[in-house]
Amino acid sequence: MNPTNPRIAILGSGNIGLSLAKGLVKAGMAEPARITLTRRNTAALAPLAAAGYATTSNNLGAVQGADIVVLAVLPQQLNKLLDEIAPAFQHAQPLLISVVSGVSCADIRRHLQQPARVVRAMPNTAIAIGQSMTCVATDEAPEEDLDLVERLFDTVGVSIRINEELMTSATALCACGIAFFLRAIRAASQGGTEIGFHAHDALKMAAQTAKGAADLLLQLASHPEQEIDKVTSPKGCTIAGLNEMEHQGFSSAMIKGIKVSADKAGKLYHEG
Ligand SMILES: NC(=O)C1=CN([C@@H]2O[C@H](COP(=O)(O)OP(=O)(O)OC[C@H]3O[C@@H](n4cnc5c(N)ncnc54)[C@H](OP(=O)(O)O)[C@@H]3O)[C@@H](O)[C@H]2O)C=CC1
Ligand SMILES: O=C(O)[C@@H]1CCC=N1
Repeated sequence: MNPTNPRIAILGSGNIGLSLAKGLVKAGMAEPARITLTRRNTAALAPLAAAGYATTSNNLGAVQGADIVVLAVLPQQLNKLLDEIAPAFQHAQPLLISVVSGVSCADIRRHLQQPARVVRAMPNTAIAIGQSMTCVATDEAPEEDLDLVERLFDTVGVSIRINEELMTSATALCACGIAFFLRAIRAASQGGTEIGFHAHDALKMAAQTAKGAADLLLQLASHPEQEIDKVTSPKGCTIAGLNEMEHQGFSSAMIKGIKVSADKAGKLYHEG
């Protein structure tokens, strides 16, 4: 494999598969021509083909030419896909990166009936703009594979290694988390409209405020409550609003939602 310019096959080019492809190209990690995108409905990939990506519905063919194979179908679609590509592993050992929620490295090897090198990665859709939080894990892939996957995802955001048993938790907190924070921003913008701003202004103001809040934590390595204390003037309007939100269950709703999400992520493969 050429480590600086590997041939990559993304099997299952839906929301996250395409976000990954675009992020890798944007980061200069791969040229479109080195990335093969697969899905059954290839007509939906026509704009990507026009942009220079290789597109096909032939998963086995895509794997046969690849150094790195990304599994990016739904958990319920994975076994059929693995059946299709299993023959390729009799002749070659491409690195398998699975972003599929709730499916372990061992599950994948068991279904392939091959001793494949499998690393799991849990990115989020911000990968398309190089801002993913990606968790990576494996059970028995060699250190150099894990290293390579980390370096790959570091080019499209921030990555951390975690124990594989925490991957469903990572799914809820980081992958689903994009939706949770987006809904929070949307709700803030709706509040903004109710107090006087046009919707497009309210959304821009809410999004930039959320970005500033996240950057306070990331850039200052600060704690949320430390930063909250700086905003809440005594007898002021921030503490009044914040306490009302807490009376209505704000933190509790987020915590409970994340727990339900993690529980569901763990059941997707086996329960469908
Ligand atoms: N969306 C997200 O933010 C994240 C998702 N994930 C995980 O990534 C996986 C994909 O999720 P998501 O992108 O949301 O789902 P999508 O439904 O958007 O993408 C799945 C894609 O797989 C294609 N597909 C299905 N079967 C096959 C097959 N046999 N061969 C080739 N392609 C196939 C589908 O297209 P077609 O029907 O045309 O074949 C579809 O485009 C899931 O396992 C999810 O848990 C992980 C992190 C974040
Ligand atoms: O909703 C889902 O099941 C997938 C997994 C993480 C993000 N999207």
